[in-house]
Amino acid sequence: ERSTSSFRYNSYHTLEEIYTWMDNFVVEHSNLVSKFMIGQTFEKRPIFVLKFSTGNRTRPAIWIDSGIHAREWITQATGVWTAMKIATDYGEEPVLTKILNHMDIFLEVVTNPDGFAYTHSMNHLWRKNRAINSNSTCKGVDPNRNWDSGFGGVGSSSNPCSETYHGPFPHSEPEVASVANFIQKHKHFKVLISIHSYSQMLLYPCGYRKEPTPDNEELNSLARKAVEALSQVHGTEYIYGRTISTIYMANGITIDWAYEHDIKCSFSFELRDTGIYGFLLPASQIIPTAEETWQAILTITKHACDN
Ligand SMILES: O=C(O)[C@H](Cc1ccccc1)CC(O)(O)C[N+](=O)[O-]
Ligand SMILES: [Zn+2]
Repeated sequence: ERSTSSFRYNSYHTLEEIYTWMDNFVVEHSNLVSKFMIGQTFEKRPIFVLKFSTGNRTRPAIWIDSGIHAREWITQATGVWTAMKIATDYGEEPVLTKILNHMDIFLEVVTNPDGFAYTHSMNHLWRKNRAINSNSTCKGVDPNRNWDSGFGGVGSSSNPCSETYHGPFPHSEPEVASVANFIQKHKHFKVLISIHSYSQMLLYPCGYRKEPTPDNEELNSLARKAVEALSQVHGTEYIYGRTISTIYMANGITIDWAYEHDIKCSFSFELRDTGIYGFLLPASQIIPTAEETWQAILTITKHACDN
């Protein structure tokens, strides 16, 4: 493939197809987008991040990751469409243009490459990474339980065979450590959005403590505005709130770590649907899901840019 023009955004793709698309996409939008490697996975695959920037020095930044859980295919597909949308709309759409004139956007489309490759080759419903766990025949650590935030309590498992195995210690997994190190080195992230599926929810801290954060009012009203903007597009209904009281108790999760590292606007999406198809969401819903999600993302990033 030499160009993104033949890439079907309304289809699911393999890791190789997405990585090829990424290279063509960067070439076609080289004035706005660059690609760099933030690390390697357990199986030594490269971990890539797309950077959208109109400036030439460090600016306040927005982080978006999709595909931390391998089987949540609608999220990597939404990440690809979102990248194309940003490149298409910059200079045309006023809200995005203002954001990109003041902030950088970092987008990690495939956050768990080993697991994603495994969902295509062996088991569509694989969730974790593909780490070999010592003294167990079970593989994989849950990258959304491995972060250094409330690590290892109720809301994750110490059993390597569990879907929510937290790993031997915080940031033990390269897929997590690469992102954590990058964000800590950059120091200027204002927004973090970590995209999951499914349930149609917009979640914000905390997952491992029942006490609301000091920013609860602001995050709650921003979440309300974001899900309202989302539902305007295709009528999709989301619920929203603190992770612990909206979905369940979870520790070692991305958005709690981000919030505790001064990224106030940290949210997790649970995309479509509510269980009819679940992780096997038909490809016909990729673009509608991405379009509505984008309106919520714009709402969140606009708020951060204006405050
Ligand atoms: O358990 C998870 O990590 C997510 C729920 C979630 C998502 C973000 C932050 C805390 C919890 C649920 C899911 O997206 O992984 C779907 N699932 O349970 O497979
Ligand atoms: Zn998930």
